[in-house]
Amino acid sequence: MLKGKFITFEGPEGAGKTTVLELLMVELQQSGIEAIFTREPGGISISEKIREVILNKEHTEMDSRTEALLYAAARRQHLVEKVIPSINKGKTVFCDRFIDSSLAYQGYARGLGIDEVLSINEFAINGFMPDLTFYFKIDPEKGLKRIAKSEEREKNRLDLEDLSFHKKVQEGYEKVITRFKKRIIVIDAEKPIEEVVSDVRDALKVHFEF
Ligand SMILES: Nc1ncnc2c1ncn2[C@@H]1O[C@H](COP(=O)(O)OP(=O)(O)OP(=O)(O)O)[C@@H](O)[C@H]1O
Ligand SMILES: Cc1cn([C@H]2C[C@H](O)[C@@H](COP(=O)(O)O)O2)c(=O)[nH]c1=O
Repeated sequence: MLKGKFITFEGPEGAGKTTVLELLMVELQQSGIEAIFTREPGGISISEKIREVILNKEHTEMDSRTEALLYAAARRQHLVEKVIPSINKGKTVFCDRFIDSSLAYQGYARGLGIDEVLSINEFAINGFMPDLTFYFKIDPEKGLKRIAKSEEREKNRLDLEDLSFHKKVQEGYEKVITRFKKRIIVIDAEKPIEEVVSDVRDALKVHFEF
């Protein structure tokens, strides 16, 4: 049953997570499935404020551990205020990024250590992990080119990191996928958008009846 599940979308910049989630959400709501779409960092007032602090282009002095702690704090508040109450009401929550982003970006690409970042996040999530995660696989350079072309998308502090950082994020995700292979489904995000949506829809049908 798809009811009351927690499903997360992960991947590098410009992989298409938000676009696919928006298209999927319309389909699910039309089929009468009670689903909500939210994002990290953000989704509720306090966490959106933390997002603004983390992603502000002027905050170049931000220490990596501070960054990791801010993501974890935003995650905690979003979970207790929005995600868990929605799931308890039987809604399915689709979240654009979650803990795996912290493991790949802060743990691996920033060099803090995947285990260390997992440990501070364990305190934040207190055992609450996704039922299923989609990893949108794309060459990071191609993803960055997509966001450079997008007129609506303003580049944030993390987008502005150099290509070597984004390549490390991808390597970090590969380690995370190996570690959590039962939970994470890899989607080829370089395909045309309709095919990506269809691949996600098919995988959801395999895992949950709806
Ligand atoms: N499969 C696709 N093929 C071509 N362009 C795509 C595809 N998916 C998304 N795009 C385009 O790429 C851009 C980035 O997409 P989107 O914002 O959905 O990515 P994202 O994974 O949410 O990125 P970020 O995590 O950086 O916010 C948008 O302009 C979108 O229209
Ligand atoms: C949750 C989370 C996110 N990030 C990074 C990944 C992106 O660069 C930004 C979020 O922007 P988006 O347009 O919403 O994808 O934040 C991170 O480094 N660590 C995290 O835990």
